[in-house]
Amino acid sequence: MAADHSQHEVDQARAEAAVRELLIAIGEDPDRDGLVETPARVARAYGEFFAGLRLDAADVLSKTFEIDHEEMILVRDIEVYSMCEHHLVPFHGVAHVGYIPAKDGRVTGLSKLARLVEMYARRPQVQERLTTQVADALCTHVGAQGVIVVVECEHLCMSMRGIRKPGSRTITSAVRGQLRDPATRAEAMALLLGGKR
Ligand SMILES: Nc1nc2c(ncn2[C@@H]2O[C@H](COP(=O)(O)OP(=O)(O)OP(=O)(O)O)[C@@H](O)[C@H]2O)c(=O)[nH]1
Ligand SMILES: [Zn+2]
Repeated sequence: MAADHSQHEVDQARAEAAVRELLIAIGEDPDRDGLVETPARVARAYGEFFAGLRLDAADVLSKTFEIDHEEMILVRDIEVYSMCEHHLVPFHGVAHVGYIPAKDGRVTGLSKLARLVEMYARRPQVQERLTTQVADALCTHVGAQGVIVVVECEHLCMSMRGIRKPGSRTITSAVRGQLRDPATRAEAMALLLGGKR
């Protein structure tokens, strides 16, 4: 069963105790000078890395504006820092988010697209889920008639350990509604890649 994180702040004391145990497990001395404050620092950092567990898409997207725009809106190169849920090491890169507003022409603020990416990135994640969650939230909470989300990241679990292939990038996409139409999708991809390649 999925944990309910909605009311749950990071348990600092528990996180600190766990980090102390990890340091002992790797053969370190958690009481040596340089490490004395490390459990508390890591616990605070984890609070930041996973702050998205305590946020909700409905809140991020609660405000819309009536600007009567029914064409595509696309924000490109939103920086992504997330944590792979398999190894708890980072994956990072960029997200591109585009949508066609609801029929009534109401739009969300541009920054909210980046906030949405940030909210889902700051959770234990896999890149595929991050991508689909952003797309689905825009359909559900903004009533978008079409959505395209492309995420391109390097996973440190593939770079600094395991298969050790630094520089390899994983690209995932989620396409919804009118953007499934080949012509509209091609227009979105052209805007999205915007002369970069
Ligand atoms: N689909 C998907 N896989 C991911 C993501 N992040 C990491 N992984 C993969 O998760 C898999 C976990 O595989 P396991 O065999 O259980 O773990 P492992 O022995 O540490 O695997 P290796 O990384 O191959 O050494 C690895 O293939 C990772 O590359 C992601 O965002 N999406
Ligand atoms: Zn991983």
